[in-house]
Amino acid sequence: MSAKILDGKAVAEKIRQNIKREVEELKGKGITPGLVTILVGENPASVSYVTAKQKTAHELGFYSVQENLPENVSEEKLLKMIDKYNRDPQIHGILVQLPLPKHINEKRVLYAIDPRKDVDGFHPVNVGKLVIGEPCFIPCTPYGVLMLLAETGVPVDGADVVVVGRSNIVGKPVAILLMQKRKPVGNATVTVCHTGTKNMAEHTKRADILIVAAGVPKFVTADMVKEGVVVIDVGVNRIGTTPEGKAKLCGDVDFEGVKEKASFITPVPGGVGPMTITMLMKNTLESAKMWAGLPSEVA
Ligand SMILES: Nc1nc(=O)c2c([nH]1)NC[C@@H]1CN(c3ccc(C(=O)N[C@@H](CCC(=O)O)C(=O)O)cc3)C=[N+]21
Repeated sequence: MSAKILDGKAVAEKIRQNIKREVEELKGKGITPGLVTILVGENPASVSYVTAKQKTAHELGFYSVQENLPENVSEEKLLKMIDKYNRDPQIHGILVQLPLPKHINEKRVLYAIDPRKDVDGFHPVNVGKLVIGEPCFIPCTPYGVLMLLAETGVPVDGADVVVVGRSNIVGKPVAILLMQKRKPVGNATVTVCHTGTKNMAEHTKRADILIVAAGVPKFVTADMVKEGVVVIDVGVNRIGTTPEGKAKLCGDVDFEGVKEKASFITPVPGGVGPMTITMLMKNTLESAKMWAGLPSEVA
C-alpha cells in the first residue's frame, strides 16, 4: 500500500473558513474574539510561531494583540501583564509562548492565566476537566490530531491506538482524549509508550492508529508498523537550514519508508503543525462565545 497523505494545511484551511464565517456572525452581535500572544525573548522558532499565530488571528477577523517582552524581563512583570489581560473584556484568549527563559517559573506563569482564557489548555483546571470528560479548552495539538483522524473516516471506536510520547502537551492529553467515550473520535484502546519502552516495535506493530510525539527525528521506521496503519506524526525537528536560510523540518517518523505501508500519513511540514494554530483560533472563538453567554464547546 502507498499511503494517502493527510494534508493538514488543507484540513486547517477548511476549518478556518468555518471559523471566519462564525466570527463575522458574532461581529454582527457586537462580539469580536480577542487573542493576546505574549513572547519573551527572541528565540527564532518562537518568533516564527507567534508571527504565524498573529497572522492567522488577523486573517480570521479577530482582535489580536502581540506583546514582546525582553529576554531578561522579570517574572513579576510578566505576571502583571497576565493579570491585566485576565481583566481585559476584549481578550478571550491568552497565550504565553513556551519555552520561557530559565529565570522564569513556567508553572507559576501558566497557573496565573485565568482558566477561562487558557486557550492553550495548559492550566490544571482545564487538564482536570479534560481527564474527567467535561467541556474545556482542549490543547491545540491534541485537538488538531483528533480533527485529522476524523478526516480519515477510519473508525477509532474500538481501534488499537498506540501513542509514542507522554508529554503533558501532546502524548498524555491525546491518549486521554482517545480513550474517552467521545464521538466521533474516541472509545479507542490506547497504549502509551515512550522512548524508554522495551520492545517498542511489539507495541507499534499492533497499532491500527499510531500517534508519534517522541521528539526524536525519524524514530519510527517502516519495520515497526503494520500494513494499513494510520500514522499521525507530531514531531517538529529542525534538522538544518535550506540555502535560502529557512529551517529544514523533519518529523518523528521516517516518512519515506513508512508511507509505503501506511493507509494514511501526515507529512512534516504540512501535517499537524498547521492544525495546531487553527485549533488555537477555534478555542479563542469558543471562549468568546462562552464569555458572551452563548452556547460554547468550552463550557
Ligand atoms: N504556549 C505555547 N503554545 C503552543 O501551541 C506552542 C508553544 N507554546 N511553543 C511551541 C509549540 C510548537 N507549536 C507549533 C505550532 C505550529 C507549527 C507549524 O505550523 N508548523 C508548520 C511549519 C512551520 C515552520 O516552517 O517552521 C508545519 O508543520 O507545517 C509547529 C509547531 C506550537 N507550540
